[in-house]
Order: sequence, then structure tokens, then C-alpha cells
Amino acid sequence: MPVPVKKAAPSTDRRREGRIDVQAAIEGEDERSRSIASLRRARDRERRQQELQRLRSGAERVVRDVVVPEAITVQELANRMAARGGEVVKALFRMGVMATLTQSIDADTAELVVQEFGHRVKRVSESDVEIGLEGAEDTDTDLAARPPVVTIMGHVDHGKTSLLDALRKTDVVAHEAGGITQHIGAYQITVPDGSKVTFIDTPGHEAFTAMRARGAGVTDMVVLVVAADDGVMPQTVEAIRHAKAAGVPLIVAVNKIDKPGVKPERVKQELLQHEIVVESLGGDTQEIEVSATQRINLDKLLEAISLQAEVLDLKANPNRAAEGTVIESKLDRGRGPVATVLVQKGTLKQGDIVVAGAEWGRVRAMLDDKGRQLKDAPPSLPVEILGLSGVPSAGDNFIAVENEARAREVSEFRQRRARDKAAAAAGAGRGNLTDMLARIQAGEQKEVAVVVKADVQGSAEAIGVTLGKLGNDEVKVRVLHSAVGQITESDIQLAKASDAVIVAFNVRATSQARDLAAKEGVDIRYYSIIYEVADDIEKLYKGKLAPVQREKFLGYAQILQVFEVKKIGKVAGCRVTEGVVKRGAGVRLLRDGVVIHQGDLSTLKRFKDDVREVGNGLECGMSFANYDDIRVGDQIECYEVETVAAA
Ligand SMILES: Nc1nc2c(ncn2[C@@H]2O[C@H](COP(=O)(O)OP(=O)(O)OP(=O)(O)O)[C@@H](O)[C@H]2O)c(=O)[nH]1
Repeated sequence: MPVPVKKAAPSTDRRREGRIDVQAAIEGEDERSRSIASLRRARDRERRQQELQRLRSGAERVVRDVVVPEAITVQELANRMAARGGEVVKALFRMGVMATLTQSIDADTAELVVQEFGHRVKRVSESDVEIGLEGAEDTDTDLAARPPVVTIMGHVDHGKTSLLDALRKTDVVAHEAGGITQHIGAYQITVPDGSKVTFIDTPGHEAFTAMRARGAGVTDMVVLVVAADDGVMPQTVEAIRHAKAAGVPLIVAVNKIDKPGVKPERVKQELLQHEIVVESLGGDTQEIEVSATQRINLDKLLEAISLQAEVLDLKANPNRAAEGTVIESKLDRGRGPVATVLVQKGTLKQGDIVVAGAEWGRVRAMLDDKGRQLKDAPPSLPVEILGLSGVPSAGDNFIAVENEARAREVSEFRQRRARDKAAAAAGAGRGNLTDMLARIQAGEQKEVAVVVKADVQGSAEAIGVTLGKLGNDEVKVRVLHSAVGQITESDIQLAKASDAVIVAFNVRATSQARDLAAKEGVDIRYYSIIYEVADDIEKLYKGKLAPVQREKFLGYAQILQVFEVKKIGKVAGCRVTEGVVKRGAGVRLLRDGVVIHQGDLSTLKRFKDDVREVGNGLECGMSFANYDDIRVGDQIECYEVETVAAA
């Protein structure tokens, strides 16, 4: 099981630097280098002796191909090299890594060990290893044709959404299904000839560039929408770049040809400047003139897609454990973590145990974009899955594994890797907002680091992208981490280690995280309007943010019962679980850690009496001003806004 080794494994680069040190030692530089050199000489001696022994014993030196996965236990690595476990432990020790036989080491470290033992390294994809299929490539006979996965890209207002809607309506089985269309981030249609096409339904806003760029990773082809009346625009060019970078073919859809006086030819000429040569100009990029709103030539566009799919000869093995990518994810108020995954290999089955990013769980239910419950999801089908332990990120890989123990192991390994990466990216320093402001003003700090936590992936991405663009010549804004879900202790640790502010968008901190933040002096700033986030951070790096008004947490109450009271409406019978609740204070209603209402308390009663304050452990009745969607199990957070002297 992957557990942290006592000392981080040196990266390949650091090892290379180590070799430079050795060189320096030979040239007689400093003492440290000399001791490394002597260590190395001792190691060489040992190796020569081993070699001699082997030769004396007459044994042939066998060079093996050793498959090295992303994480491997020391014992397993030894087995794969047909070496003794103790030898591997010793080799690791010499490299400065303390690991026991049952501990996992990462691929870089394992690779060095394999080289040290004189074998050849074969790195394999994480997923193959994670499901124990390393080296087991799908053979031709396993493979079956799969539907293409298409992403629609283009400039703002050129008609991406309209085209996605129009194409969705061409589905010949939608009407028979009887289900209700739902937005899950991707959908699949069946075209009249019976073949299927999957569309990634990405939002068409500039702030989502990051997600779109990742969207191309699961995409077989891009339909580039260019409005005939507007021509090639900056985001058209950006989309071309994304597609080219991903090595994904393009189909050009010249849209809005129903508009009077438009000149589709001009679009084709403009595309030439970006090395897109359409077929009518002698190139090999298919182009179709369409109208999304008037539904002109949609069939031709679908034909072009299926032709391109044929050329690409898209195949996958449906008869293996499922694997794919998370397209979208959210924390749903009623259903918990929900993720839309695109199955890329194998077949995902209801009841499968899956790991998505660092989260895992049993697929409790599986729904398609028509809201139908499914038992199986074959390659290229996007499905919404319920049952994960937490919310993975869009772009995360997901795999089905054989059992819970394996899921836990993979998830723990991925969590550790994510933590290591974040910590490495975070760099040094720590502090809180006031300190940070002072340092920025004194010109000592050149960067504002931010950790973003939000209720839905879209907001997290949008805030991440918006903040990433902020900054000026003196101070840069860096988003260290952006994810969906409650603020956890690990977010606080990350923020602390990297001197970051936590931006919480419609989510709260767990009570442990809140305690840790208070203890460590990490600032969490709560928002429910996106532009306020950008505004605040901008003020921060411009040195103008005076935390004039600051929120002070008062307490939590749990709703135990809900009553209907005449003239007042719904009243929550609560118990205060932490701190105090006060009349006149601000309140937030939380469901599964997500803020669903923010407002004021209209009544606070103990038994029949109005009271000013109710302390921890006591029961009380509460109702909100102008709001009554309250439920048993909801949590009420109570806070005060206090004025703090300008920094
Ligand atoms: N006349 C005409 N108008 C169209 C056509 N397609 C889209 N539009 C209009 O163009 C405008 C923008 O269309 P959207 O589908 O929202 O464009 P988008 O690219 O998704 O825009 P963003 O989501 O903002 O990036 C809307 O007013 C549409 O009604 C078309 O084929 N013909």
C-alpha cells in the first residue's frame, strides 16, 4: 500500500545534479562533494565485486525488461527484477530513500533502482497498472468500433451553444426514450443511419478556456464554429491552437449562413492565414456551411463527422475494466458528489468500484444525458455517476478497480501525489492577509497565492481563470489549487505552506479546517459573487485592500425539526452545536457543506420566549427573513460582521 517514505525520493533531475556534484568532487571541490564521490566509489567497488561473484559462479547476467508503474511496492519491484527484497531496500537506502518492503515508491525512484540493477525500464500508463493490466495491450481482436467524441469550439457568440442544441435535437432516439434531457456536460446522439456521436457540451465562455483546453484531451475531433458574418476572431485562433496542440483534426462549420449578405468564402480565406486549408480550396479540412438556428445542413455536418471518424478508425475494447475521464463534477445538494465521466475504454457497470481522481466509491447509480438509469456504459458514452466519496476534478482520470482495498490504495497514492505536487508548487513562506498586505506594500512580496474552493466545477474554473489573469508588473497572482467541495484541513495546510489566501465560493470549511485556519493564521475569504473575488484580490495586490469589514464566526446550529407556524412560516427547531447563535446576526443555511441561502435571522426563541443569544448545546427555534426552504439535517452558520482597522 502506498505510504509516504521517510525521505522524498530524489527526482531524476536532482539525481542528474548529483552526478554533477560527483564530477565536482573528482575535481577536488568541497567536502560534501568529496563524501558523495567516496560513497560512489564504494558503490562501484561493491558492484564490481558482485559482478565478479556472478562471473565466478558462472551465472549468465540476465538483463530484464522491468515494468515500472506509477507506484510500486519495494517487494513487488524486487520480484519483477528477480532480486532479493533486502537488496532493493539497501539500494534505496544508498539513494537516500528509507523504505520497507511493503512501502510504495514512485516511478522515478523505481526507475533508478532498476537501472542500478542493470535492467531495462519499461514505464507503463498509470491506469493499466492501477487495474493490474500492465503490459496487457488490447489486441486487434479485442477492439470494436466506438463512436467519435466531438468538441465544439469557436469565438464568443459564433453559435456554439445554438449548434450543440440543434445537433442534440437531431437525435433519432431521444423521443422514444421518454427521459428528460439533462445537462451533464456531454451527450450522445444517434444519427439516422444508426451510428452514434458524442458531443462534449462545454460552456462557451472565455473564462472556461482552461476546461476547454482539457476538453480537447478526450476529444477525437473539433468542430470549429466560425460565424459567417464575423469571420475568424481571437478565440477562433485560440481554438485552432488547442486542436493543433492536441493533434486533433478539425471540421470547420461556417455558421449563420442564413443571415443576408454573409460571405462564407471570406471565412475560408481568413482560415488560410492560420494554416487551415479547407477542401474547397484544395486542402484536407472538411468545411460545412450551416445555420444552427435555421437547422440548415446539420445532416451534412453529421456526415462530415462520421467520415472523419471513419478515417480515424476509432476503436476501443469494450470487454475490460472501464477507464475514462471526468468531464464535469459537482456537489449536489441531495445526491452528494456527482461526476459525469466519459468512458473511453471498457464498459462501466453499475456497482463497479471506481477511482476518479483521488476520490473513490461504488457506482450507486448511472444516468445518461436523457436521465435514464443505465446498468452498463460502453466506450464513448458519457454518464453521470453517483456514489463517489468526494468531488473529483474535470479532466481527472477514472478507472474501475477490482475491490475496495485496491480503490483505497490507488486513491491514497493519488492523494499523496497531489499533495506532493501542490507542496512542490507552493514554494516557501506563510502568513495571513494582513502580513501579506504589509509585505506587498513594503515591496517584499511579489506574489499573491490563492487556493480556490467552490461549490461547482464551473465556478472553481471560472475563478481560477479570472484570478490567473490578474496581477501587474510588480505583483503576480498565482492560483495554487482550485477544486470543488468543502475547505478541508489539507487546503489549510497548503495555504499555510505557501502563504496563500483561501477563496471560498459558496462553500464552507469543515470545523476541523476552521480550527486549523484559526490556529495557523490562515485567512479564508467567503464569497458568493464571482466579480467580488476578482475585485478583492485585485485590491490585495494593489496594496489597497483594507479588511475594513471582516466576518466573525459565531456558531453552528443543526436543524432537528421543521415546524409550520401560522403568520411566520417555517420555523427550524435546532440545537446549537458550536459557539453561539445571536439575534440580528447574519446566517447561512448549509446543506452538505454548500451554502444555499444567506440572509438574516428573523426570530430566535428559547421555548416560547424571544431571546438575544443561545449557547452551545441548547435547543432553540429559528426562522429566516424571507426564506423558508429549510430541511431537517441542514446546518445554520451564524456570523457577525465586524469592522477592523484598515491595514
Ligand atoms: N441568424 C443566426 N443566428 C445564429 C445562428 N446560430 C447562433 N445564432 C445567434 O447567435 C447568438 C450567439 O449564439 P450562441 O449559440 O449563444 O453562441 P455561443 O458561441 O455559444 O456564445 P457563447 O456561449 O457566449 O460563447 C445568439 O443570439 C444566436 O441566436 C445561426 O445559424 N443563424
